[in-house]
This record gives sequence, C-alpha cells and structure tokens, in this order.
Amino acid sequence: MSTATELNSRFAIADFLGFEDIAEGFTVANVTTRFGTARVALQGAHVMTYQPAGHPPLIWLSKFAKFAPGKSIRGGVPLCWPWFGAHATDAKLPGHGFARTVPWQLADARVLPDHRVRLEFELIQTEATRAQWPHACTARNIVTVGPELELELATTNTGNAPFELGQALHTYFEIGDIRKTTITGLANCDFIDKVDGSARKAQHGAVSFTQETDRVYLGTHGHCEIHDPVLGRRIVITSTGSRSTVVWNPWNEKADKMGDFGTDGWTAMVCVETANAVEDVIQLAPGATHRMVAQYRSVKY
Ligand SMILES: O=P(O)(O)OC[C@H]1O[C@@H](O)[C@H](O)[C@@H](O)[C@@H]1O
Repeated sequence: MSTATELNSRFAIADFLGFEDIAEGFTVANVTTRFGTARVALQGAHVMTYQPAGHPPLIWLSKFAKFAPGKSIRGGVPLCWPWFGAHATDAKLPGHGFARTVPWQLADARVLPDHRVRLEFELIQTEATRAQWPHACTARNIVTVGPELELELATTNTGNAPFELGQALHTYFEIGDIRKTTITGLANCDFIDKVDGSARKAQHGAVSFTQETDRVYLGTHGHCEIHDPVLGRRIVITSTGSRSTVVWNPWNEKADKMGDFGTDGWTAMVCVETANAVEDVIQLAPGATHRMVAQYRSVKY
C-alpha cells in the first residue's frame, strides 16, 4: 500500500484533507479550507504552499524545487532543527540539522470548531538521527491552516540532562520584487552579518535589499512586517518563543550556483525566519518543553 493510500484511510477528511504521492517515496497532505489552501510534505513536516483565499500565495516554492527522499526542498517552510546553520563542532553534519530531510509521521489531523484545519506531525527518530543528535527528546510541528498560517515547533527534553537547541522556521515568502521590498520590526536590533565576515552591526530603520543579504537579528521582538508594493500587500509575522530573526536573499550569483532557483526565482522570495540561533539558542532542561510559534498573515494595501 502506498503511503498516501494508508494516510487517506486513516486521516482523510472529505472536503478538507487528502494525501497524494507526488513523487517516488514523497507524500504530501493537501489541505482545503474556506480560508485558503496548503500543501504539506510528510518529509520534514514541510509546508510547501499556503495561499489565503483572495490573496496571492504567501509562501514561495521554487519552480525548480526537487521532491525526493532525503533532499531538502527549495522554498516553503523548511524546519532547521536541532541546530541552525553549520553544526557547532562537526562540519560533516548537515547544515540546518536533519529535521528537514527525514520522514515525520502524522500524529493527528482535525477540523477545528472554527473550520481551520490542524495537522500535528512528529519527528521519526532512527539510529541515523540519534547518531547525529544523541539527546532524548521529541519534536512536533503543528500546522494550522486558516485565515493565517500558524506553525508551532515544540521540543521536549525527555532525558536526564539539559541540551542546547538551535532552530528556525526557514520560511520563504512570496514577494513581487526583492529590490522593492522592505522589512520593518527589526530596527535597533543587533545583527550578525554573514556576508561581512559575521560582523556584529546595528539595524537602523527598515531593512531593504541591494545585494546578497544573510543576517541573524538577535533579541528580536516577535513582530515584523514585509512590505510589498508590487503585490500590493504586507505580510505580518508574529511569533512567540523566538528571540532571533534570520533575513536571507541569495541575490543573483549565489542563486545561480544553488541550481534550484531558476534564473530569476531569487527576485520573488525573501526568507524571514523565526528562529533561536547564535547567542539566542535555547538551553532545554530535563522534562521541559520549548514551543516556538509563528503566525503569517497577508494584508492587502
Ligand atoms: O541552502 P540551504 O541549506 O537551505 O540554506 C539556505 C540559507 O539559509 C539561511 O538561513 C542561511 O542564513 C544562509 O546562510 C543559507 O545559505
């Protein structure tokens, strides 16, 4: 039986939720609500698309994204977990951790009384994941599709020793043109500028884009907005349990080298990542749960 057939027999909800194998070994959940639609891959519990009704897509997915077991998807909401960026001590381990390229299982799917649809995924741990991350824990990604998209990444320490957790909802947002886009809500925060030797700088005013941009903003406040005069909307991002915000656009040369952006894909995306990274990583005590929650909303001008 294919994974989609199995999931359809356990979790399908007429008019709201169905499953489909879109490539060999690659299954997705298709969510339809009166508020909008979404597609979520079982690999990585990865939100691939979300479009609020009557609005342009909120989430960018590369036309050249590859859907294959073990490959990360260019676009959507990759989960960086349990570390962000390069591993602190072992350069052989995958950048941004392994959560985005391993299978997750669907633990629950339901229509809420207010007609939103909620999917709850749990990371499947194997010998291979334990070899990279020896700490006893669970990870859940709870995805709620409604007039806004909500993600909750919950990590519980089920062992006897504390551990350090780095993470990000590495969300690719769809925009009209990066060169005309600005981001507010980060003014007066310090950031680590990864395209300038990781120099620490202070942000003055709104963030705008004229070149490759790769920054980790520190001590951020859980509210920022992407202003998009080309699509005629702003995207409002609110969060809790997050103290860092990563802002990334590869610009043309780097995007060309990455191979899965196409020629001008980089102009139509910006990553604004709800995160706990660098000095904002979480120390998780035995028995404790950390919840990082983000909501994304499209507001027309
Ligand atoms: O190509 P990846 O592994 O998905 O990473 C994309 C980018 O992700 C961002 O979060 C990082 O700050 C960048 O340095 C990185 O290039």
